[in-house]
Formats: sequence, structure tokens, C-alpha cells
Amino acid sequence: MALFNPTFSFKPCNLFSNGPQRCRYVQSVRNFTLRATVSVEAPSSSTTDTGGAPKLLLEVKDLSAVITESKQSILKGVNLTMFEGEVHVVMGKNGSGKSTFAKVLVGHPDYEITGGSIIYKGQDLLEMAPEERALAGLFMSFQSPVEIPGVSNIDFLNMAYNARRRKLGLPELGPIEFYGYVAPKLELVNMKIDFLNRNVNEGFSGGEKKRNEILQLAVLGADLSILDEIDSGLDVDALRDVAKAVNGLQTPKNSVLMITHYLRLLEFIKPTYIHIMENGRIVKTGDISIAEILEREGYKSISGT
Ligand SMILES: Nc1ncnc2c1ncn2[C@@H]1O[C@H](COP(=O)(O)OP(=O)(O)OP(=O)(O)O)[C@@H](O)[C@H]1O
Repeated sequence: MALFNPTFSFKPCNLFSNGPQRCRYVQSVRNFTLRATVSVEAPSSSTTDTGGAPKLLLEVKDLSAVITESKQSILKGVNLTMFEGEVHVVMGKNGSGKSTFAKVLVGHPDYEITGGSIIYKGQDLLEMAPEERALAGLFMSFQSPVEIPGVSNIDFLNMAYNARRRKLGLPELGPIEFYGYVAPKLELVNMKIDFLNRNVNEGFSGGEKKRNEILQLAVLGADLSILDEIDSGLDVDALRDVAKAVNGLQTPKNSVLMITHYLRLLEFIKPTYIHIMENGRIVKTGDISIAEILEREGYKSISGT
């Protein structure tokens, strides 16, 4: 989930580790019957001008990575180039390295880079701490969003949002102003207002967790959203809602990198390119027809080996 978007660096919470007991944060009590009408635009960290040709957003070259602990090699020379406004989809068999690639982009400590480079908005991403990557507009929704007992959704979102505003030199929003900002965004993902008061993902169904991820994306805004299997566990209506919300957040300036196993998501969110990952490398790139062949004939039909 996006709480592993390293935007959130409040201590002593290690947001990259699992386990419900690691976060201690005193939840402030809010009265959500308040109806605030303050409207604030989502901050954008985009450094690009408006108009003109799309700019290069992400350039991954020969990226290799191992698991930090075991030194097992997972990524074995990934190459990928994304321009602003594009939607890229990574597909591939279970265990081919898709989630690892996504996590490496946000600086997950489980992985160590052993070669190659990642340039994001002209900067060396590998030189940036996870928090800096998030503040530079990188957002990741995780395959299995975790719960944070004791931290309400609204406090969590408010903190993350203010961190981004601080970075942009903008004044922070207090609880009432923030409530006015976030409440309308719930409609986008078809979530009830009570979700703001509940602890982050605690007791949420799989579908609610995924919607909550997209709510976080809507609140924070992102230049590059990395969405790891946002369609898993969603019913047909939820899939449509989540896809609609993702589409609604798309502009000519921001980009999406999506991991999915299924064509059905791509019927709602139109990809610019589809990449097939196999054994830690992207072995094929093409348009939607790749996903259609895959759906019909399986991986043997498009395998790079
Ligand atoms: N932290 C880790 N510790 C041990 N093994 C790991 C770790 N991270 C990844 N792996 C292993 O690396 C391989 C690639 O995993 P990854 O999650 O990237 O695959 P994936 O393509 O996303 O798979 P899926 O489609 O099943 O989600 C798998 O064999 C996985 O078990």
C-alpha cells in the first residue's frame, strides 16, 4: 500500500517492515461531523513545463538487484523507458521479478542494487533515499497493503500530505482544512466517510484496501504511480471503480507503471506499452495485443526464451 510509499517517515515506524506492532503513533481524536469547505489543490512535484513534447520521466538501464540478505539474484538487467503521460504495464509469470522491480524503484531495503542505473526526472534515483523518492513524486501501491493499528487513515494521510507540502514550501494543512480537502476524494473511489476514521487498513476487506490505496494516491498526487496488482481480489464493480479513479487522476504529465496478470484491468486502463518480464528481465515490449495473446495462449506463446 501507499503507506509504504516512503513519503511517510514518521518514527519509530519502519514502513518497509511487516508486523503490526512496529508503529506507535498517538492518534488524535477528531470530530468528523465537521463540514469544512476549504478546497486545496493536490501538490504536484512535477518539474516540467506545460505544453510541448512529452518529457522523459524514467530511464532504467541494465538494472540488476539481489535480495539483500541472501544475495540471491532477482533482477538481471532490466531496461525500461517511460515518458510523461504514458501507462506502462508489466506482466509476467509468478516469480519473474515484477514486484521486486517495483520495490527497487521506491528503494525497498530488502534489495540491493548490483548494477545499472535509474534516472528519474533527470536525477539519479539510486542516490535518493526512499523518502526523497516519494517526495519527488514517486508513489507505490503495494500488492498486500498492511495495517497500521492505532493510526487513523485521516491522520496518516494528513501527515503524508503535509510532508509533501513542506517539501514544496507550502503551508501545512490543519485537520479541518485537510478534512475539507480529503472528503470529496472519497467519492472518487466510492468509499464511505467512516473510512477516514478507521485505522489504516485495519479490518478492511481486500477490495477496501485497494480502494484505500487509490485514495492515498488521489490525496498525495504522483508523477509516477507504481500500482502492483491493484486488481487482485477486486469484484467487478470495485475493479471498475478503482480503474475509473486511476484514469481520473491521469494527466498528460503523470505516468503509471502497473503490474497485473489480467487483461480485464487493461480494458479499463488503456496501456501505452506492455512489457513481459521473465527471469528478472524485460524480454518483450508491445501493445495491448501482447496481453490478448497471453490471455488466449499463455506465456509459452510470448516467452523470450
Ligand atoms: N525479500 C525476499 N526474500 C526472499 N525471496 C524473495 C524476496 N523478494 C523476492 N523474492 C523472490 O524473488 C522472486 C521474484 O519475486 P517477485 O515478487 O518479484 O515476483 P513477481 O513477478 O512479482 O511474482 P507474482 O506474480 O507471484 O507476484 C521470487 O522467487 C521470490 O520468492
